[in-house]
Amino acid sequence: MTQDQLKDAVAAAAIDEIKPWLERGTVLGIGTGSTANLFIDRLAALRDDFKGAVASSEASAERLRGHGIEVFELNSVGTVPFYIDGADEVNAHLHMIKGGGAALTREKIVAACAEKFICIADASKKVERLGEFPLPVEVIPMARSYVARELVKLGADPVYREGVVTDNGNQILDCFDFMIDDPVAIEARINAIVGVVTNGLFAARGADVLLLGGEQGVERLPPA
Ligand SMILES: O=C(CO)[C@H](O)[C@H](O)COP(=O)(O)O
Repeated sequence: MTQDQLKDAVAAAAIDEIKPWLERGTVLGIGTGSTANLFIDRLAALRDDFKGAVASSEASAERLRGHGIEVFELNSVGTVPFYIDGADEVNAHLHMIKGGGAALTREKIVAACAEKFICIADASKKVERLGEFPLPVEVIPMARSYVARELVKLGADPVYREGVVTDNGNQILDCFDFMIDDPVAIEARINAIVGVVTNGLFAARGADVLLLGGEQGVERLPPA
């Protein structure tokens, strides 16, 4: 199977996971990226069974609207029962690195307001230790050099993602060569640097369910 087929298999599994819980008033939290896009495309068939969605990026909001799914402001919704999103890396504790698509801050905000975070990923995303994928850090533009120097002190090799402006008007530093042994501690340590908006470690609030697509089918962690 191709990686896209594995991504579509987990998108389908996520639909099966949430479908029994959908009600007319349900507003879902929706992530960003190619796996989330496949989920959005499948969600379109159910659009009359729930109220709408909160999106973690302008791109996902546009795709949802394109399918006739109403998009709500998070402030008007409060909490969402499910947040469904992909990941760049995920470990056995369901800690993740996210933000390859530069949407990490809004993803973290919507995830924080979700009762259940369902991570959907193909098997290539599962790792023993987080950090081979460069960890994204969203920074206020005027703080970029300062934050980069502080990240070097933590052992990372930060590289400015040139030309990328986040939906919040900020910039991204990608931390290369950063092997992360204690994701909860590193997440908090980076977030404490002045000028950091947030970083792509989702460890303090990891996923609750991982749907992982491999050649043998979709594995659910924890098992149902
Ligand atoms: O965090 C993200 C975007 O900011 C994505 O979830 C992550 O990059 C995975 O993307 P894809 O589903 O395309 O592999």
